[in-house]
Amino acid sequence: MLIQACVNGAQDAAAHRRLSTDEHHMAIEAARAVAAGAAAIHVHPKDAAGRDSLDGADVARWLTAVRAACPGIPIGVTTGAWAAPDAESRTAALAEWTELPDFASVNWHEDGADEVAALLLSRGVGVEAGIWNVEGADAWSRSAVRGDCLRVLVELPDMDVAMVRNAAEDLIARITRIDQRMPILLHGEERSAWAAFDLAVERGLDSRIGLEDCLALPDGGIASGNAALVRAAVERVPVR
Ligand SMILES: C[C@H](N)CC(=O)CC(=O)O
Repeated sequence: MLIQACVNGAQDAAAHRRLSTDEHHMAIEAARAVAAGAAAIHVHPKDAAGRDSLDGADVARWLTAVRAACPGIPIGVTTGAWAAPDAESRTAALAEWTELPDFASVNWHEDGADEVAALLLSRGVGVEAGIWNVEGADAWSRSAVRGDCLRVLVELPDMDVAMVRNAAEDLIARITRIDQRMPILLHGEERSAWAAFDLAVERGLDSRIGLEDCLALPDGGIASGNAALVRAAVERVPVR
């Protein structure tokens, strides 16, 4: 089972003392997560104002820092539309990237997802298809580049724990009907994070955890940082 650490996300850096808009600080967090058992990193590069950024210089700065701290570990970044809302500006930014991530997530319900993914693939960057909802699954099912994706991310929003299984199973069934061989990484957010992680373990899927998705450990206490979240995740995977 792949455990990916999502070390910062679009979270406000004030939300936790281990979150920062500084790439060197987050690179240390990434290295700690790897030492705790994470085998891949998902990171959101930031601009000088601390906002998620797709700008080539910001992406290069962050990738260089995280790679130096985590040698040999695949590093992925976001392409979320909140960083560059129109599809043209997003593809224009990606075309200028000089330092390339190993993979990038593409949210398939967003305008221009096909174009963003095709550009990434043409540059040798792996594509994680972010499926948040039925609309995203339907759009991905029609995509010409669907079969070239590295994996699908089934991404549950914050929701009551009791709703997690049905919501996840519905999206997983849709993805599997479209392509039964596509690897799936299931994860949640806030209240759904640990329930989604446990369901991923049960289903033999990949998953992720980190300060992007939740600040709290399974017992509800605030985690000391990304490494503590990853350690808790590793402990929930039965040794086979
Ligand atoms: C739902 C996730 N917080 C969004 C995410 O992790 C994917 C991305 O960066 O585009």
